Amino acid sequence: MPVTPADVAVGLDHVYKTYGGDQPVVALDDVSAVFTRGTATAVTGPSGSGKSTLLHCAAGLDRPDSGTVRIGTTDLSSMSEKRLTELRRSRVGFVFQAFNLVGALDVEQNIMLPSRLAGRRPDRAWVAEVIGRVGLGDRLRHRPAQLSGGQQQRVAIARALVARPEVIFCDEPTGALDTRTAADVLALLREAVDRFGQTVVMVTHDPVAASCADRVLVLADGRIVRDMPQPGAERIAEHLASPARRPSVASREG
Ligand SMILES: Nc1ncnc2c1ncn2[C@@H]1O[C@H](COP(=O)(O)OP(=O)(O)OP(=O)(O)O)[C@@H](O)[C@H]1O
Repeated sequence: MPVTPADVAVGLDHVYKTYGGDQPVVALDDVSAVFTRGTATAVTGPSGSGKSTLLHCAAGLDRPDSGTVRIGTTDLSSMSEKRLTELRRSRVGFVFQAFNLVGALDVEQNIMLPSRLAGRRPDRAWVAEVIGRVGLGDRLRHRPAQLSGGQQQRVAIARALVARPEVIFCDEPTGALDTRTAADVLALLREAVDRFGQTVVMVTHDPVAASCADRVLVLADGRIVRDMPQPGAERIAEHLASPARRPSVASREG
């Protein structure tokens, strides 16, 4: 079925990004991709292939050198920093290890912050369910500095789920978690997609996490070299293990 503009949650069109210096590095080399509403996409590939750069450009945290990025029908290219900040606050959620929780606020206040800033009152039952599912019920009065890395990650996930933004961008969402908590977190992200029609874009090295997505994009040298609908974890692991077998142009697989 053709994708209509209304189906587009995030769209990248011919995006280039080079990091400067004497020997410039091309981090994104003509990347075009559409992330449709109500789907989860995993972006994977070897270290240095451009995954984080893609995520940062798609989320409006970084600007491409050329090409366009849209969230829904909003073109980010010409937006001022102020409007970009507003857009990120109101329409986008982040689960980034380096995306800071607010140190002066406790866990519950951090989780509720985006909704408060947007003037929304989230459904109490859903808040309680999210807090329970990420296993933070006994940590609500703790400050981020009193939590482990994995617990901080779970606060970030709860924060993104409670506010129900259109798009949730995740950078290694299961990276700091034990297997069981990782499975819970992936189930929650899946629910955000299936129950609430949110869109998830997640960068991950973990084939198991990637296999929970509807679609897996593989990057190599700043280009999308594979576009695979629902591959199993084994196939994803194969592609990660043998990037040398990649074709020169992206192939869409059925
Ligand atoms: N701020 C920067 N300055 C210079 N080069 C950068 C910068 N950020 C990224 N790069 C380079 O751009 C390329 C893509 O980096 P990026 O972080 O997007 O890759 P990645 O696939 O996310 O890697 P990893 O899996 O190791 O996190 C790499 O060669 C990296 O060294």
